[in-house]
Amino acid sequence: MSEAGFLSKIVARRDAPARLAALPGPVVFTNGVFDVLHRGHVTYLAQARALGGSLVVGLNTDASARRLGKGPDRPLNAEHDRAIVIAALESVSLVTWFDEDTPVQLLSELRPQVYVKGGDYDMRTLAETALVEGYGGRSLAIPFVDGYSTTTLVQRIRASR
Ligand SMILES: Nc1ncnc2c1ncn2[C@@H]1O[C@H](COP(=O)(O)OP(=O)(O)OP(=O)(O)O)[C@@H](O)[C@H]1O
Ligand SMILES: O=P(O)(O)O[C@@H]1O[C@H]([C@H](O)CO)[C@@H](O)[C@H](O)[C@@H]1O
Repeated sequence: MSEAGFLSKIVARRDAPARLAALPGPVVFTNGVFDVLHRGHVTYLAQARALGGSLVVGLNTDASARRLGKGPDRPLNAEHDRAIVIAALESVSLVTWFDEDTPVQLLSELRPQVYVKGGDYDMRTLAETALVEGYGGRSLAIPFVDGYSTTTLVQRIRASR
């Protein structure tokens, strides 16, 4: 796909419901920061996409990501740059952002059939799960790929300088 092709997967939040409605179902949704992409991310996104007909990714805005406390200089990549990298993946159908601390409000606007996170989350404890199961959707975790995280990658790069 040309750059112009994958850039069209990136949509403003207000336009996301209409774009999602045109995607093949069932629609799978996940969210996160995806600051520095790694093998764990791409494996997880491919498995998430395989659960349905389309995969929508909700990215934390920079302001939202900063509030997660991953580090004083995180995110290293700005929200538009993170969106472009995610949109370039074959597994991903649509990318948008959310500015809140959690994607719960965005999920209530999009109402995907399936909600997923990586195996570092206990899905039973998430407000996202309560919301999605409340309207008849499914919520599940994708197995964690051990040894891959942005934080450890950044630490290794810094230690090697
Ligand atoms: N190694 C991995 N295997 C499977 N899923 C993963 C892995 N790392 C992250 N994920 C999933 O990818 C999504 C985005 O995660 P996130 O951006 O927090 O990655 P991360 O590498 O853990 O970053 P950080 O170290 O900055 O917290 C989350 O849903 C998370 O569950
Ligand atoms: O990239 P992360 O840190 O895995 O993404 C976070 O996921 C949280 C999760 O959905 C539990 O609520 C979310 O609240 C947070 O805003 C990040 O997207």
